[in-house]
Amino acid sequence: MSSVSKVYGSGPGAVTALDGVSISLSPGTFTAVMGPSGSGKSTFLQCAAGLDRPTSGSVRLGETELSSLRERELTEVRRSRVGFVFQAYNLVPSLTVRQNIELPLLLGAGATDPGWLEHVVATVGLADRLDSRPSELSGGQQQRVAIARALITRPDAVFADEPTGALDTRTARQVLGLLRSVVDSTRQTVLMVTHDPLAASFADRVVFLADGRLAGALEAPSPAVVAERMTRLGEW
Ligand SMILES: Nc1ncnc2c1ncn2[C@@H]1O[C@H](COP(=O)(O)OP(=O)(O)OP(=O)(O)O)[C@@H](O)[C@H]1O
Repeated sequence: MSSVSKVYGSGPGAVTALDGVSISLSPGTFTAVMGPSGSGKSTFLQCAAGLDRPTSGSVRLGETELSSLRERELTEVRRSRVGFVFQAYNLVPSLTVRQNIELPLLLGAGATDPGWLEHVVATVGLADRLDSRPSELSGGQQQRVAIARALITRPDAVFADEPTGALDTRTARQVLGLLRSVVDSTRQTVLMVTHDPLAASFADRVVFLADGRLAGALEAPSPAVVAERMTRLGEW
């Protein structure tokens, strides 16, 4: 994205959530976004993913310039070219695990490729739970279903907003290890917003936001160095 700004509201009450952010994510890499509360992380993710339109600036996904797309085309991009993972798993309770994973395809993103489905299901370790309902699964398992659902369309990028926010430390590590292995084994591009230095350490790179602006980056981040940098950025 290039010179992206996002202003909510207008007049004296307007809030500048992003202020001229330029960044590019290399394909096949795992990037974490950190910053104090209100620094613009979620807004950044939503603009990068085409869930929200910036007030100014340009966002490109692969070769596609998102700002020039009509609403219908943008919906199509969201459906078939990006995957999402949220803190709340957002699974459909009445559907089985298999149906939840295939949901983007059922909603029109394309036909199921049985080989890819099998690969994704095996990667997230759910082959023996395909006929279960989400309520029969643990939180970590439910998040793994959500990750499989995000991968099923072979998206250009997966966007994750606090994907381990609702999980205990051990389960969180498993889910983060899964995201890491997905990046390594399928060259998937992942962008993850997190507050947690340990979660960020699974990424190749951490970018920091403060007051809607980029405030530095760390390559091959260790939890201790990330924590130290966050302390210097202010509150958590
Ligand atoms: N829909 C909205 N309408 C008005 N202001 C908004 C809206 N969404 C976000 N903001 C404001 O934009 C700024 C950035 O919000 P954002 O949610 O991107 O920050 P964040 O870094 O993700 O915060 P947190 O870590 O607390 O989730 C904040 O000041 C927030 O109040």
